[in-house]
Amino acid sequence: METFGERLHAAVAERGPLCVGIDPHAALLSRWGLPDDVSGLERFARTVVEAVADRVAVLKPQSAFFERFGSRGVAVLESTIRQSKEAGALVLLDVKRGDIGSTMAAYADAYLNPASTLCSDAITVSPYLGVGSLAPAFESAAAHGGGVFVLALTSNPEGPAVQHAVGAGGRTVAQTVIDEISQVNAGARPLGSLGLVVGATIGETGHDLSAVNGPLLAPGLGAQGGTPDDLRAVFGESLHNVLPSYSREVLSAGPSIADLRAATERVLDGVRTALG
Ligand SMILES: O=c1ccn([C@@H]2O[C@H](COP(=O)(O)O)[C@@H](O)[C@H]2O)c(=O)[nH]1
Repeated sequence: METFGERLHAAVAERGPLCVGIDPHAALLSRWGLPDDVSGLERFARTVVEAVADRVAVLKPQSAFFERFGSRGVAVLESTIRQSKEAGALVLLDVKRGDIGSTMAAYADAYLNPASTLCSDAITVSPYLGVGSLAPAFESAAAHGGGVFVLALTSNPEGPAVQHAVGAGGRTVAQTVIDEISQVNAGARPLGSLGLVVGATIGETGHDLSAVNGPLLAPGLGAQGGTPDDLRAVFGESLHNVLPSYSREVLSAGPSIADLRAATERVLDGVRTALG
């Protein structure tokens, strides 16, 4: 069985280092001339998939924007995941789960077990109940060839108050997360299946990402103010493992398929230049 790290490495080599987020904000539905209901959600997600799923390495549906429509929204999420995979994109479900023991195992079953209709190639998780509490997700990912992206240094301005806090050993909370994930990924080739989320907006923070040996998802580009030129300061020598992620910057070009594709090309050109 191919690991997520292997599949991601191959997808980026073939399609380029880009993740496009599917974030059906109410404001975007309105901008696209769609109603803020399940039919608008369905049309929006289907259009994004049709426009870019056959050309980007990774699509990242934001679960919250589907869940807000209840079970019918989750049904649209299921179709979006399936259609994205059929078109050849890897699906990173941005669901930011985090819990303990059997509850975390149930989340892992929901999102990483192929028996589930929500099964994705990878998910995002929050480590703030302790990285060890995420073990069921890591085990499920290993068993099924999936990936897990752990929040480390997030793109929002509230993040540093928690993530830069220094613990008893003199390391920041974020560095502890980074180091624990690095240990699990050690030795994996070409890339480990555990990734980290590190925002493109955070600047140079002094955190050491050099041993991660896994993908570094970089949200915060475009609408949140981050630019491809910011990536070098944030990631330094780890630039080669960065997976830049754009949502609104691309989505606001819709609903025209041609315009969505052009926006995707434009941001991909920008990040290719920055990543070298
Ligand atoms: O630190 C983080 C972690 C996740 N996100 C998510 O990424 C997208 C960003 O959307 P944009 O429209 O490109 O700003 C969104 O789904 C966030 O929940 C993040 O922004 N920062």
